[in-house]
Amino acid sequence: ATGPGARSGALSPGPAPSSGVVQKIDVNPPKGTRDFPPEDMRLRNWLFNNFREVSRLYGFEEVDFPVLENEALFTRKAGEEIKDQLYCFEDQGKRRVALRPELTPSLARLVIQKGKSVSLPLKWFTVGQCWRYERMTRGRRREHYQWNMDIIGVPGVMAEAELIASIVTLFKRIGITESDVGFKVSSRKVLQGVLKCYSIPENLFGRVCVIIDKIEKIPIDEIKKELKVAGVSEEAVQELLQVLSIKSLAELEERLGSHGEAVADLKQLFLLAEKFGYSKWLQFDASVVRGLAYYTGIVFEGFDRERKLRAICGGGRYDHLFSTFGADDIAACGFGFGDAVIVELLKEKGLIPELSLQIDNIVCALDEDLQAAAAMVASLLREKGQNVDLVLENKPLKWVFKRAARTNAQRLVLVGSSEWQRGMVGVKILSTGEQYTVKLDDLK
Ligand SMILES: Nc1ccc(Br)nc1
Repeated sequence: ATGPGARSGALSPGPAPSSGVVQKIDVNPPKGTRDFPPEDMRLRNWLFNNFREVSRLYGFEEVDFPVLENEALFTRKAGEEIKDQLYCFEDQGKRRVALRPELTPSLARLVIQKGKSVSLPLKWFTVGQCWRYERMTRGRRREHYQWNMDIIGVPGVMAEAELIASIVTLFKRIGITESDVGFKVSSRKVLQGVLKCYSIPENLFGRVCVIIDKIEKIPIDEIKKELKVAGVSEEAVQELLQVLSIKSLAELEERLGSHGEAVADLKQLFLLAEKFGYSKWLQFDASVVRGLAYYTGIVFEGFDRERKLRAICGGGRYDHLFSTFGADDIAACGFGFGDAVIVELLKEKGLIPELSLQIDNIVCALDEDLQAAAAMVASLLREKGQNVDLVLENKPLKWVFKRAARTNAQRLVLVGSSEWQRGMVGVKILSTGEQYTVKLDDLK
């Protein structure tokens, strides 16, 4: 199946039009999306295997959901960017569906679906691709993979402390230290207190937080204007901005008193961080609100201390998400950790690991009629758990040696007729050049 100019074996896009000339397909992936050729896939697998190993260490169970969800899962009315950029469409059954922009709503849906058949607390994790339809003017990606860990059914901040501990464990595993990265921590209960004080209706809470999350991204006058449009009085806006500039937990306690939930939660979290041994990673930062409407309590984000990159990860408590889906509320918290910013950080720090292809054996028949014999040798080695790159065509030895060098093969197993007659094969250790013949039964 070859079209003009295509490599033999390359897929041609279909039957040639009457002109006989085949239009070459665009071989790039859709705008804003990535392919993962072998080298990139090895790095991705290395990162995701670390995500999974940390999740296992923390006793979390892996779950998964469809990348395509009912659009209604994400149509929150809080002015979130995630909603504006929803990759949604009407399918052939006239259903409104969307490529998920995040994983938490799917997780909440599954928890509700499971209902009483699961016992709390649930500790679930997943690694999944998330999508946004970003106007390409900004040339940003339209997909990324996120590692999510969620604890469902634990109201106390031990849950948030455990989640942050798991991220610290991940960072340490990949060579990132507290001098590279920190966590900004705050609580939305700080803002909630202000809004209550100015009798701003509860249903505006998510929307106000989403606006305030943009405080470092758009001019302050725009923030004030959006808050005003949302129905927040000038006075309340002033007080909100004041509170967001509080520089320490001590100052917060001074301002709000030590009996409010926000101060109590944050003090408890910093105490637990001390006990977990990662307090050097944390700092209180009243300006952290995160951009998702459903957070209700502690919120946190991982940032690079050189301030060159966007947030590495982020999360928080979301105690009322379930009721927005018509179910009884369950206390919950979780985080998302993307696969892109962390790789940028690892590159910055020179921490991208060397991940070469590991081939134990290249098995090669020295002439055409020994192909089946070579296949037998390959199977024998594979049954012993060794991987084999079996030469599948009649190739000159020069070609085999070149491939062995490129694939970093450990040894060459050569099936030649005279040796094969005596039930033996030739072996060449490529690192030392040592070569010998060995009985097939003794090949290990
Ligand atoms: N939510 C979301 C989805 C996809 C990308 Br890229 N970034 C954020």
